[in-house]
Amino acid sequence: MSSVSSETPTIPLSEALKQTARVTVLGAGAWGTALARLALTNGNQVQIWSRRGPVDLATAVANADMVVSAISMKGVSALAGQLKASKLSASTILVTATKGLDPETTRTPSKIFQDTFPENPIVVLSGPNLSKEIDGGLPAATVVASTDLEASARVQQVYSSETFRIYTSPDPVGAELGGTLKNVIAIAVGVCDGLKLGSNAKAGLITRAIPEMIRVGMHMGAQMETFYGLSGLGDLLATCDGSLSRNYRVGYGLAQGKNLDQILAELGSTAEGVNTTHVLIDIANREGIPIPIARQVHRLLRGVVTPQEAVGGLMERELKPEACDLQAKN
Ligand SMILES: NC(=O)C1=CN([C@@H]2O[C@H](COP(=O)(O)OP(=O)(O)OC[C@H]3O[C@@H](n4cnc5c(N)ncnc54)[C@H](O)[C@@H]3O)[C@@H](O)[C@H]2O)C=CC1
Ligand SMILES: O=C(CO)COP(=O)(O)O
Repeated sequence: MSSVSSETPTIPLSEALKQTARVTVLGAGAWGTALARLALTNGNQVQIWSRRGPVDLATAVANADMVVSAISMKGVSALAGQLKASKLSASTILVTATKGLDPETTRTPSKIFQDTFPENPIVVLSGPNLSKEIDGGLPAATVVASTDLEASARVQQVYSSETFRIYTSPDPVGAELGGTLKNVIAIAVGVCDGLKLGSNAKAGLITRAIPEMIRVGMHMGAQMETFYGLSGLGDLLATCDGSLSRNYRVGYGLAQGKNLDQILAELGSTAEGVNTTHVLIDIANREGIPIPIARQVHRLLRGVVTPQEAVGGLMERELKPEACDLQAKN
């Protein structure tokens, strides 16, 4: 387990507030707009690019010290290709804030950026960050994770403020997967609340989700302890808390008997957990990873079971000890 030592660099917030950068945010949706506003409030020079906006991508990123990608998963792979064509400087830090998995390749966004830009520092930003609360100026904490410690420290300094507290981590895969996998669990918890199954059931579901997330994470190269931090447990708690989460609302709607297309149309914005569930099942089938909660969410999303049958499917499995092998195979 990596721990904070006396060697870990720290910096007073007042010093961090003096550090500014030229930041380009890609994506003008809920999260991109919130991240652009946070950077602007800190005195950075900020540009926001959107695929339907007036500025072309190459111009938007030309002089950026930092490019922050906050678009939906479905656009990440194509965007990385477009960025490559825009001849990004090798010193530009690429920050990814998307929480999803690529349906074609099962890669995470940071892996896509790393494969496309092997020379650039890649940083994952992930944590319990419901954009509506951040837009309302409420305090929040998050994680910036990278194997390039200098780059994550730079992002920490540029984004930290009195209302946005940022921790660094050396585990980008773990930070990214925490934020991604919790969306699947948020759908399950939305179902649990929609069916009014009570606090015991909800606590049981959230707690049992943690070893499930860790099993997937460890197969994909993440560190176990990251899942007990802000980007894992922290984001799980925020997203499973209620209606500010779109993924939770998907589950809640399904429990009320609405169909998925209707729910997604009503949401009008991205609920990544739906796509993530499908990709996760592909990964689990390929690697033999037991993911019982995600499997029931998958069956429910495909209309193979009713919400009540999904609950039964979880409760009626074979009996086992609580502490089970986190690297178990099916
Ligand atoms: N809203 C939130 O509270 C948070 C969202 N996230 C994550 O951030 C990502 C974006 O979420 P939101 O901004 O909330 O969604 P949104 O639905 O509000 O916006 C999505 C954005 O992605 C852009 N986009 C979609 N496909 C694209 C493509 N092919 N090329 C370029 N741009 C494309 C859209 O134009 C839009 O600007 C998701 O992965 C989400 O899980 C992460 C933390 C908090
Ligand atoms: O990731 C989020 C909060 O950290 C946003 O959750 P939803 O995408 O479910 O709204």
